[in-house]
Amino acid sequence: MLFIQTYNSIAKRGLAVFSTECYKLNEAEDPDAILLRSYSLHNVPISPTLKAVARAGAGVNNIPVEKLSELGVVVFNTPGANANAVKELALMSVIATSRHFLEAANWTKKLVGNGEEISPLIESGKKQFVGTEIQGKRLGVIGLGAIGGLVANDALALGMEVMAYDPFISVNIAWQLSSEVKRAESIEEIYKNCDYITLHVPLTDETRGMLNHQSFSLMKDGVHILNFSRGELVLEDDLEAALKERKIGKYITDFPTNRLLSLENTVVLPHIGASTKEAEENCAQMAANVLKQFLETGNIRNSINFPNVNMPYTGKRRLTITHRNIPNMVGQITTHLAVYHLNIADMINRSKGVWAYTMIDIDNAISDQVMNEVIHRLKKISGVKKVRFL
Ligand SMILES: NC(=O)c1ccc[n+]([C@@H]2O[C@H](COP(=O)([O-])OP(=O)(O)OC[C@H]3O[C@@H](n4cnc5c(N)ncnc54)[C@H](O)[C@@H]3O)[C@@H](O)[C@H]2O)c1
Ligand SMILES: O=C(O)CC[C@@H](O)C(=O)O
Repeated sequence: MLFIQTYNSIAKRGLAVFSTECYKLNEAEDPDAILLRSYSLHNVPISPTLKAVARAGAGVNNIPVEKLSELGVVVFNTPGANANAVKELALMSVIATSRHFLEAANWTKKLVGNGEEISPLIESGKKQFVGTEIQGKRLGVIGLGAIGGLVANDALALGMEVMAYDPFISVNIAWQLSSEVKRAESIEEIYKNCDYITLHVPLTDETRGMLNHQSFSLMKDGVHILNFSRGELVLEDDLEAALKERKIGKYITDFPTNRLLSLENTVVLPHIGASTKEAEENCAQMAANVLKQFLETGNIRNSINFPNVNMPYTGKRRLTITHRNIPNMVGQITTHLAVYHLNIADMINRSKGVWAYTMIDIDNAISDQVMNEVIHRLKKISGVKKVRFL
């Protein structure tokens, strides 16, 4: 029996992946795996039974990835599964804020009760909502991943000029990107030249506070900034000052804070970038599937801390080991197997940064006692984190 702990509201289609007698959801204090969305795991005690965490979504700043890696716990996310939802909301916001959509709709509602007068009232009042068209304006996309790539391509289709900055762009996204997207050599090029700037980078130690007084000072007057990534990418003190002096025309974000809610020229949404039926189902299903595959076969797909590994599962006894990426690990592991005359049928060893993963299929029948002894020995190897027999 495997125990899965879920946090947040996970779409039924994802939970259904675990609807077999091998799994129990939310019934154990010491789960084998966690499936979550934005819930913060930073202060949650980690049980020694925990083998994997799957984030139904893209951002993993709510997960203590380093701490989990040290414990040999594999962390997954769902690349691209909610990208279309965020793209649609971001592009909608570019148009909506340029046309004073919210203000105009709210003003019109207040005309209720004016009967025949409504028509003349709107014709005289609409001059306060004269907007700008986005066609021909320049959008700066910072971060050309799953979301940024879609935003860039579709903004072109809406008639915008697009300039983008991503020093770590993946080959996959580069292939999908229109050749009309202008490559910015530096982030300052985006700041200086764009009418709209949209952030699509993860929150990391490097990106935290990336928009601040210095970056605002380089921007065009009245620039619209969209932040559907994470609130902490923007320094709030500096943002408030830039909004007050009208340096920033509009700040549109999915990450409310008390201060932002009271500031003029902000549009603050309740973290709904990924809140579509389609995105919620995609994320939940993808996260649940990678978790199930890992728990049952040891194969890893879409992990952010351990390498992708795929070895056909034949049902033979399989040994999986998460460990540090250091020399002679495979040699040490196989030496211990040889003590018990265990014959290796197949084997894979891959690394990702400082972490590595080894899977070994064993030909022999193995008793529980031998399995326990092997696990005990392997865990004593310096750098070995978690050992499982499947
Ligand atoms: N509002 C929401 O509900 C919602 C939904 C999905 C994602 N997000 C946020 O959006 C972020 C991006 O999502 P994604 O699916 O596009 O992720 P992604 O991993 O596909 O793309 C992120 C991109 O940012 C780039 N990048 C990293 N550091 C950079 C830097 N300093 N400068 C420029 N580019 C940099 C990476 O190279 C990558 O291409 C997530 O990390 C998450 O925080 C929010
Ligand atoms: O789960 C959500 O609704 C938000 C997810 C989003 O922030 C993400 O990083 O993918």
